[in-house]
Amino acid sequence: MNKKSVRDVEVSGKKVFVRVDFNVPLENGHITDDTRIRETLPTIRYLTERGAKVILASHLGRPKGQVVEELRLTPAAARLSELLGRPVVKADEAIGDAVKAQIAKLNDGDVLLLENVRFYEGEEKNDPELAQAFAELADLYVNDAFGAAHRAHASTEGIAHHLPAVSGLLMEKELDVLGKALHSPERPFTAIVGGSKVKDKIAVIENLINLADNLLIGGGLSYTFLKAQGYEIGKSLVDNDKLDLTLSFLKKAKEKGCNLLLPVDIVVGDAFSNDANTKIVPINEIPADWEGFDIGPKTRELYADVIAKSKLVVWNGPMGVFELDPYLNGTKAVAEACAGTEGYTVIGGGDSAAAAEKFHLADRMDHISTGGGASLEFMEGKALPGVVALNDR
Ligand SMILES: Nc1ncnc2c1ncn2[C@@H]1O[C@H](COP(=O)(O)OP(=O)(O)O)[C@@H](O)[C@H]1O
Ligand SMILES: O=C(OP(=O)(O)O)[C@H](O)COP(=O)(O)O
Repeated sequence: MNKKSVRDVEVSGKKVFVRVDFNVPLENGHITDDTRIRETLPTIRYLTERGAKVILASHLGRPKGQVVEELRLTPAAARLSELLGRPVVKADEAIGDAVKAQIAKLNDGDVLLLENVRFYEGEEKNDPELAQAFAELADLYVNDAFGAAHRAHASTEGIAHHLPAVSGLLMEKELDVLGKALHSPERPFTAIVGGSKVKDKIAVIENLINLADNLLIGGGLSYTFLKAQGYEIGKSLVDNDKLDLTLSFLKKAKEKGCNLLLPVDIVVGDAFSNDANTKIVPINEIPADWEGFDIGPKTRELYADVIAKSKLVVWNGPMGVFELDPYLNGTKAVAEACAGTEGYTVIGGGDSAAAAEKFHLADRMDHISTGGGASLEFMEGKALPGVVALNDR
């Protein structure tokens, strides 16, 4: 990576503002998945062990510039303290004199967590005054919030213009792994794209056609490809204004030598529910009054075979409605194939990461990104504002 990391700068005795992504799922005030907190421990420990005063900042949810009591970061501070085995001071604000006074009391190696930065209107607007107010709290800025790196906000981008700005260890790891996949992939390189809508995945499909040897398409977005080729898709999800676009993807894949595979059979159902009637049909026999909810067994085998022979696999988006029992087998088969392949497997966050967890296969993947939207934008080939703003090496 051509951006400086926390390893490239002196941190001892410094006040370090570390932007993390503690946007974790909460139920009744309890954190149901602390992965994002655990993944920042290497950076926090790196800093505390070297005698830095660590000032953590994060958003949680989308409070839209208002104080929302349920979106305070208090549970995250408690969880972090347990994980670190040391106290974490929790501030009730993210800027201002009271916070400055709390920071002044920190000893070298202490950790403080600021309040939710999205309680301030200026955060999402990338207000320079708010960025300046954050910068006044510290001597150095470290961005470890890969999950929010696609946002140009005051604490992810603006602040980097006011302080020396470097990446944290999680950010560095994410960019290294995803960057290697996109810039110097081991081949055969297989990309798997699923999920619900073509419109959300246009840019990533376009970019991956240029890069991957195999592109496996599944999930709700397959039906737009199938309809464009003239198949009856019944009541399946479709983006009717993207039919020509999907045909152009097929053409482009042929030109580029990318082996773009579509489902050959489908699990259709009569309802979006756990007790739906289902049947398996080849793609030319989808009944007009049924809906496609998953890839079928032949497709599972075909895709698993390609994955098994790959040196690098990047997966974004489920193969079917894996949240429902009748429609989870396609996603499960792809997750199992990813877990079993000798190749290096990268899961692009979001629902694919949730699926890997659901099937207890997460620890058999090589890298599960902490960013859904961020990893998608990265795979689309877009520059991430939170990374661009960091100091060059
Ligand atoms: N055939 C399908 N019909 C309708 N919805 C689908 C189908 N296949 C997958 N989905 C849904 O797509 C959703 C995930 O889509 P998306 O957000 O694009 O994925 P990701 O978060 O991995 O990028 C899942 O909730 C899943 O139920
Ligand atoms: O959870 C996040 O996004 P993700 O679910 O796409 O990974 C990030 O914390 C970004 O949050 P945002 O989409 O409210 O800016």
